[in-house]
Amino acid sequence: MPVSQLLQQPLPHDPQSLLRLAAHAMFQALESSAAGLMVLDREHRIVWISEGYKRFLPALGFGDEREFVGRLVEDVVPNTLMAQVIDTGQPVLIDLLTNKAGSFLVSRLPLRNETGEVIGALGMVLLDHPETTLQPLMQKLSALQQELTEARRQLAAAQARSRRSKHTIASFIGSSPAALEVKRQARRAAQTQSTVLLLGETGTGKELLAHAIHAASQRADKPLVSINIAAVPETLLEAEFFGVAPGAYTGADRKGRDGKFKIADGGTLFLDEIGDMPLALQSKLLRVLQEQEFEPLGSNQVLAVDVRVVAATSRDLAAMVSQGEFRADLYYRLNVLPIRVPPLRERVLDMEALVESLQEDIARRSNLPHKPLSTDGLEWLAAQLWSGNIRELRNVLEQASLMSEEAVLTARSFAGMRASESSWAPMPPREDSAAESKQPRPLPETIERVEREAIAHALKATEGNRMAAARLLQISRASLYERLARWPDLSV
Ligand SMILES: Nc1ncnc2c1ncn2[C@@H]1O[C@H](COP(=O)(O)OP(=O)(O)OP(=O)(O)O)[C@@H](O)[C@H]1O
Repeated sequence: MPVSQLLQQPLPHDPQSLLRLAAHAMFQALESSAAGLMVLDREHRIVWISEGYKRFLPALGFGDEREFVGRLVEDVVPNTLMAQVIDTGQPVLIDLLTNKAGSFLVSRLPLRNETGEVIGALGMVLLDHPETTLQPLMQKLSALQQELTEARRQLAAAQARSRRSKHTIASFIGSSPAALEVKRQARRAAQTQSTVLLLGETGTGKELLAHAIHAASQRADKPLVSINIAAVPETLLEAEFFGVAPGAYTGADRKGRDGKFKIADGGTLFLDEIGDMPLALQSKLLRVLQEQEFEPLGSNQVLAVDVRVVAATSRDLAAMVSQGEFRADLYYRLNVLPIRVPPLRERVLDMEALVESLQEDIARRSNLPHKPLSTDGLEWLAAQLWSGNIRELRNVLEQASLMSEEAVLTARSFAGMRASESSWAPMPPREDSAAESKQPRPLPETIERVEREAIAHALKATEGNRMAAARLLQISRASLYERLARWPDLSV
């Protein structure tokens, strides 16, 4: 019945009849003003199109209604979401559909039988050429789309830049026999696909070498992804490695996210501080190394990846294996191509070249003039033990360039700046310890004193950096934190 006739009757009072009246009115209004309608069955097949819809057929590539009706909607209307509406039973009240026939403002409703089961769908083209009718809105949308495309492009470029290797093998400065041997091994490792294990004290250049090996490998144009295992809280490590499947968690991870293995696919994954890997995760890592596949958290789908792993540690992994702190099978799997990175004190011959290169870098970054080094300055530097290695050398040079008023750096410029071995010199005896030392003290008390002293030394040598101090002491971060909680005076 036409709406005009319906409205001549008094308005019904019960909600059911009111709703029916509204629905009727709405459909009639849509039918007369919509540019086209289509009805689909449960199998996504087009069963009927309105007169208005027929004029879109040529643009969709059809000359005749008979060729169009009966076809699956996804085969004949590009980008349509009609099939999804039938499959999910969820309407899409307003949407913009763009395909080869143009842009359309559309509405899609599921059709249900009396028991509520979806038996098809109704598609309405509310407006064609909305770019003219809805011009201000369309302009805004297209400006936003352009901005989004540009932002995505910039993000991808920035990610690619940050994942590109920062160093090459030539950046590893030094021509001493020890340095040349490291570079030879790094070049050889770069040519293989095997796992590489970089072993060396803190600050010896392990990270630099990991970048260099990636840059010299066939994977150079693929990502280099780094993860510092000691810096990630234990509870988050698994997700960091393997990612989280969508819907596995609520909150920020609801949409899921990729793990470092997935991001590094095709490239190299640098696992720094591998010795800090929790035992529970070690077996999972072993599986990825062996099978090159893993399951993201909360998913039972196996993802295959092609990732070369370069791992590094300053800890004695073999000793950790014998103490049951590191899995033997993982150790052997990682130890395929071990490269020992020598400490600075074993390659004093490189001191001059290193100082030269570090000073250039310091001058460039700080905009300070490059201060040459006198012979006695070089001798002073060469005589130090450098437990913080090249990182510590760099800090000392940086400090001296900033503090010294002279144009040349001499031994005097470094005076007062204690290189690490000075901090490692035995602590002066405590005032009361002379008397104490004559009397044997209970063992727990003595152990506690030695531990406190060692921790105090390590914190001093690393300028309070707890992670580095734990490494120097060859204990885990957790045991260092536990002791600092027991002796809070050491934290200051
Ligand atoms: N042979 C080298 N030539 C030039 N610079 C070097 C060399 N080795 C190390 N460096 C520089 O010293 C600093 C420390 O190096 P890097 O971070 O690679 O050491 P690391 O062994 O990974 O340390 P950690 O174990 O503490 O993480 C960096 O600034 C690095 O560029």
